[in-house]
Amino acid sequence: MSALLFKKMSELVDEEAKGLLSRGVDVQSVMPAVVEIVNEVQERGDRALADLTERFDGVRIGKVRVGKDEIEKAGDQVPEKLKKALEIALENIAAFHHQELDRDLWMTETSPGVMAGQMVVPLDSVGAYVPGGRAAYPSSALMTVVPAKVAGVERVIVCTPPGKEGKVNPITLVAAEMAGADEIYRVGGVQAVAAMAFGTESIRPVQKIVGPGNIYVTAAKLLLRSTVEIDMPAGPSEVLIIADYTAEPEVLASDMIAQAEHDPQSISVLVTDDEDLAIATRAEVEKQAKETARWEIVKESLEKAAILVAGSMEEAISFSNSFAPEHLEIIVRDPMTVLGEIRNAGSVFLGPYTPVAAGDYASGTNHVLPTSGYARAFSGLNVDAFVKKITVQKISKEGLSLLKDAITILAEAEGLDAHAESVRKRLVERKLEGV
Ligand SMILES: NC(=O)c1ccc[n+]([C@@H]2O[C@H](COP(=O)([O-])OP(=O)(O)OC[C@H]3O[C@@H](n4cnc5c(N)ncnc54)[C@H](O)[C@@H]3O)[C@@H](O)[C@H]2O)c1
Ligand SMILES: N[C@H](CO)Cc1c[nH]c[nH+]1
Ligand SMILES: [Zn+2]
Repeated sequence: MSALLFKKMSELVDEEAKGLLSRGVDVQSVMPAVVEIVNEVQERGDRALADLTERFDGVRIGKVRVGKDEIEKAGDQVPEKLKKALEIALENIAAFHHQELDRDLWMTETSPGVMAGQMVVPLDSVGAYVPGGRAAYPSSALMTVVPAKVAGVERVIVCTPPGKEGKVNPITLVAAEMAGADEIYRVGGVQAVAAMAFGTESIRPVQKIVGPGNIYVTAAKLLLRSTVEIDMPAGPSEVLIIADYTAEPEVLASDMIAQAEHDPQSISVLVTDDEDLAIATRAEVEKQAKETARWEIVKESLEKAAILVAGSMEEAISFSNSFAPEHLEIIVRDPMTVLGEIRNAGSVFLGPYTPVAAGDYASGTNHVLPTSGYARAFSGLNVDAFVKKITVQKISKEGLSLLKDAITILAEAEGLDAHAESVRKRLVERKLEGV
């Protein structure tokens, strides 16, 4: 069994603390390889997609776009029980994201006669990256396509890696179709992100790329940010658990392993003020890790994991805020009090009956979340990612008269006389058409 870090926080040496905060993941280290792939796609379009898919996914693809017949066939292959589970998840995700929607247009009177407001307009086109390397992620199809459609995006395309036979995982196809995807493409990794950004013969470019992926996908999104908007860096999954004596070691260990099974670069951290709980959880992690089906991935991921004993709950919370985890579980006697102290996290799970897996699949919140500390500045995927907010104003002659001095004085102070003049011209003795 690999050695996860087990320490009192007061004994953490600088290197260990820094390693934890950086997750030992360096996106820049894969950048040269990512740049090469991106250039290839930009230069050679569909032919590059076929060559790169052969190189990285081990399969030669013909048509990049998944046809109606393949989607229909997937519908026949997926058992009813699974379709029902997708439907339940979809309904909850849609309900949650509908709740997030802003009003279409609002106006407020900021000064007499001055109406200022904002209208919400969906983006025209969005590309959803749905991971499918080590495992297929039909749930990510729901998490990306549903909020885009709730926001009113007209063209939502999905890119996901093909399996060994060159076909897309049928459950992913069913989920994408159910969620309302307009086009589905069998291409993954950096090449998919580049194709959605620049376009190829088969794929028209999109205005924004959303969705999670491994370190290569995340690096590609960051690299192409000047060409296409992205949601956030949503890379290898992570969890930080703040727990006290009320928590069960067995449950804590299972949550740590659930995160570790995503990716060798995933990270799981437990911070507790109870040393006995820490010791018992370490033993449970070791026991459960050996029983997991994805042992190879879990083993590597646990090399980065940590169980830390804090001197107090305040110290645990402060570490969590510095770490800024993608998922934060708070399993303590009074989770709401701890929640009040949380400054940085992608999504928070309160109490012993709220596993991260609930948000991963079916409680309704979005599972596309910032990793690697990006939760310090980024939000998880939500309806706002799919809209623009356009400000609107309408001012009466009286309203403009009232604002005249403020505007002209400020304009002249900036040396922009024409700005001041554009106000004065309207207020000379003349009647302008319109209301
Ligand atoms: N943060 C989130 O919101 C969130 C949500 C769900 C999943 N995830 C993460 O998504 C990831 C899924 O990863 P995955 O690998 O299973 O699927 P993936 O679809 O992200 O990546 C697979 C692709 O990676 C590319 N690739 C693999 N090795 C490469 C190499 N050496 N050079 C260049 N490209 C290479 C290939 O093109 C392949 O198609 C996991 O890390 C998981 O934790 C994150
Ligand atoms: N934990 C992932 C977010 O980091 C989402 C997911 C999808 N399927 C299972 N889990
Ligand atoms: Zn997960």
